[in-house]
Amino acid sequence: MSDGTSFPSSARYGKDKVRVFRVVREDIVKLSPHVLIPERFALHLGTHLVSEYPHIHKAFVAVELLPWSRIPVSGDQGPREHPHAFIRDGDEKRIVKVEVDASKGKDKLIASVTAGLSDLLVLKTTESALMGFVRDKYTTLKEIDDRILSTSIDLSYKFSPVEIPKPTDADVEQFAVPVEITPGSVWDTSVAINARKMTLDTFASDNSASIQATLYRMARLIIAQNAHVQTVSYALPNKHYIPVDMGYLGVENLVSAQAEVFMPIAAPSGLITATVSRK
Ligand SMILES: O=c1[nH]c(=O)c2[nH]c(=O)[nH]c2[nH]1
Repeated sequence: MSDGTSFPSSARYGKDKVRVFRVVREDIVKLSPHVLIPERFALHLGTHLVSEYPHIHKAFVAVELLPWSRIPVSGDQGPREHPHAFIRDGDEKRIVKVEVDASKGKDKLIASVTAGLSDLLVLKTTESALMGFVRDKYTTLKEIDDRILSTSIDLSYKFSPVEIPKPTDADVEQFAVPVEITPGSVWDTSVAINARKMTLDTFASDNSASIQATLYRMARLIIAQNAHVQTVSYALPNKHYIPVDMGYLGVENLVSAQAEVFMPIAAPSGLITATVSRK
């Protein structure tokens, strides 16, 4: 994509330039010039549906963008990206959900857009702790000053509602993107890139007091840097890595500063979720 992520980038068709979509309305994929920008594509499709059909007053569109990139191969002139072979590296997805609301009139379209990402798996080997939490008579959890921190990040941010101009052409296919793009608005394609970057930067560089504390820092940054983002939500499962007891070998591996061998465990694990809203 033009936004710097590694998605198939061609705007033209051809054997080397195929786009793979699973959609309800195939025709709009070929017709929309906005197909590679999920927020705009979803707004275009929703706007068309409420404008075309008198009995439809709200359209809900959900788009997932999957990170396929070209396979790097060697060629006569050195390494190159293969023109028509792709690799999908990881489960991360870009997520967009749009509601186009025509219930106040077909010429008063209001859209709500929520965007974000899911299944972004991360891990850091130190600079993560969980100390000084509230204890009661049922608490068995031990304090830990140094641990592996791993999670699969789900992030969504909701923009303030936007007015969408009514299409004026006979086929109601027209969809106008504003000429001036307001920074931090739903039209600004850098919001998604920066939200991902701020999330990863903060995960890596924060000396984490808890998942909750790191989550709050990430969310605050996204709100602070995008004037039209109203709320930011994260869901962060705590993917535990437990030091293995190697005492039977005479090897100390349970003291956090010396632990080097860990076992990933699938359950039980906490799910830390929060929504941070602009005042
Ligand atoms: O950062 C954490 N927050 C928690 O709420 C929690 N609960 C838990 O068992 N481990 C952790 N870690």
